[in-house]
Amino acid sequence: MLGIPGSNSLGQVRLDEPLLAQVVDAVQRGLGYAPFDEQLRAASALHSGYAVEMDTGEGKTLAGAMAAAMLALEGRHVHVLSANDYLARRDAEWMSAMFDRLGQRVSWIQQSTSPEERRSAYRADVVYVSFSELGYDFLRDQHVEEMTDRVGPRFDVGIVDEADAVMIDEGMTPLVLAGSDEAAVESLVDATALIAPLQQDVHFEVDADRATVSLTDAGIDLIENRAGGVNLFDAEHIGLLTRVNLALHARELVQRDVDYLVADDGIRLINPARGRVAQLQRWPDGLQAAVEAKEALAVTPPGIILDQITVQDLLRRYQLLAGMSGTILAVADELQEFYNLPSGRIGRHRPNRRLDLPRRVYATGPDKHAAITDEIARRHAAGQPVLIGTQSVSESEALAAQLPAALGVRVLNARNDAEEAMIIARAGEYGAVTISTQMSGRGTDIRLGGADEHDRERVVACGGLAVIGTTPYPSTRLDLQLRGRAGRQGDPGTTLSFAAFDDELVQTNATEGMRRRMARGRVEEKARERLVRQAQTIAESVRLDRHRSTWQYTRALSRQRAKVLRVRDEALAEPNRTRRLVTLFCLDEQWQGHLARLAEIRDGIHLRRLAGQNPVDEFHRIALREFASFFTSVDTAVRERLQRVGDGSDPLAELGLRRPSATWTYMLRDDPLGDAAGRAAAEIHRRIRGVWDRA
Ligand SMILES: Nc1ncnc2c1ncn2[C@@H]1O[C@H](COP(=O)(O)OP(=O)(O)OP(=O)(O)O)[C@@H](O)[C@H]1O
Repeated sequence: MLGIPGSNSLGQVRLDEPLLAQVVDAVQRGLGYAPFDEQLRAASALHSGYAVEMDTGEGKTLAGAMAAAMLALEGRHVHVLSANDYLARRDAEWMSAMFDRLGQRVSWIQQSTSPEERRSAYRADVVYVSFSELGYDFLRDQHVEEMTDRVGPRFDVGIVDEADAVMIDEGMTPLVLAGSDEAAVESLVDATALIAPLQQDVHFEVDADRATVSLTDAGIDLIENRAGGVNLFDAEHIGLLTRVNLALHARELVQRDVDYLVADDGIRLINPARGRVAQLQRWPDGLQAAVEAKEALAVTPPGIILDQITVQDLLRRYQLLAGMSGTILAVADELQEFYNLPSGRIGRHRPNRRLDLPRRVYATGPDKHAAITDEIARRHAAGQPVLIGTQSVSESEALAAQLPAALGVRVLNARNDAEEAMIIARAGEYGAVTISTQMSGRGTDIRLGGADEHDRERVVACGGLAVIGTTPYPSTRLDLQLRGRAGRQGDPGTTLSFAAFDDELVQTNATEGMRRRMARGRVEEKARERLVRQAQTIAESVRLDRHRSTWQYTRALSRQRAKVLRVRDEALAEPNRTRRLVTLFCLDEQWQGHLARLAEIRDGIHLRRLAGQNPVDEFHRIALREFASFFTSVDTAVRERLQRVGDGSDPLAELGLRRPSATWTYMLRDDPLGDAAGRAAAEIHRRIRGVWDRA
């Protein structure tokens, strides 16, 4: 039994001595060192299906690999879900020395891995793959026309690295598989030109949460005049109204270098939870095109959603789920609620020598920035390496521009995982100043005195790494993750964090009462910290509320998908090719239509609240009703089409049907269009702030 003081529930976990002994032997022979006791406990807890909290640098990579090896010895098939492609490959290669000794095959998958290589990789005993690659493989597998085209990930055991980021921060962002529909190409360039003279607070208003933008009467008049005296609300101009709204949303609410980068003549989305470029992803339809038009780039055709799946839905397919991260306990309740995953903490191998200084809260941004630059310069002058965590790429770049060139500042700009890993690995060098967003370069060890620790003594004498958080993150857990980069494995280190009343987090989440106190000025130090903490707590409740509601909405869909997939699998096994292709086409077509209808219904559903109905119940009722005739409609379409088709080699072409010419994938933002769902979210926000004000 594991007797871990202060741990959550890990006391229940058994150490399977004979199994561990085999793996420990393979570690020693393969890697040349012995696992620490803490790693044995962590591996055992993962093997038993726990989410395990272990501080940064305590050796989670090895603990996860040992758990995978134990499970593979028992005949299980394991996926280790890495935070990104770079880490998937690095960890698989690093740990292969251990797996080899056990006669186990380990593989990894990256975005560039071909379908044949994926098929082979998924047959290994242990597969290292990022969550999104796995999700897209699953989605693409549901759309093949031949059984042999599947790459076939098997959902037996999933061990999730950075579990809180994947399961909680991204837990409500569905992965989407989309196809382009050339027929629907519609330029947003005109709408972008039409809105050029529009001014905020005269022609349009942006709400306090910056979730929605809406035209005023004056704005509508101006657009109607510029469009040649049309009525925007006539049925024939409703498309123009939509495009105008999209163009305005793209201009006012979607920010370059915060939400996206422009690179290689295209838009690269920044994943909001990670502050990183999201590969091969785009915003839903119109918004992508609107942002492209705003940046005067070539506008790509909008797409249709072929399928989508949430993180929860996908992870719940595993027979056994486990996870690890430096920050788990703060989300223990959510992991239990959404994933049935119990959590616990494993203590440090060596005592913590890190010094966490209290947060410094300033009345204004400029005061805060002056204090931050002073602090960086002072510590740099003393030779102490400094790592600064910002909110966004643009903040990183702005801060770097303010600092004297002599500091030799290195900026991680969310463009490339491998490059970032190289930069961050050097963040512990004597006098280094490194600026990064919160998630950038995570998973890479910061050793004092450089990657090879050649200068360790000198850096230890300066107090080790100093980590500075420039702005509070939307949860204390994210602040903790940043701090965790200092003081690894008993190293000395210091963390400092800053905030200002005009920080976006504080402004967005402040209640009326808080605003009044801040406006009065002269708030004493303790009270300032309380205000920031309160804003963070409110942001956390809002996120939890949204997570819960997203989960409730997607449940109906996930049950329906399971039914459709069963039928699709049967159709895929059909030997008669014409019947198979037509049936698959009709099933997929019906499913896409169903998804689109439900999305529309969901967008409007919050209005039911006004009619005194519970929107989630109402949504489920409608979803069931819409689905009732699903298979009958498919049957009818199949029968009708089979009657019309001959026995040529390409039945779909004969019927004038075409599968999407290209597919791509993206993660759906929570409320990307500031649409009805966004307004509903804003409502939740207001409600929660109200509760706080009354409390
Ligand atoms: N048992 C061990 N003996 C010696 N060194 C070890 C042991 N286990 C891990 N290490 C070393 O500790 C370092 C940190 O390991 P690792 O990167 O797995 O930490 P981590 O917990 O994943 O950190 P992060 O939270 O940054 O991802 C690595 O350089 C690794 O080689």
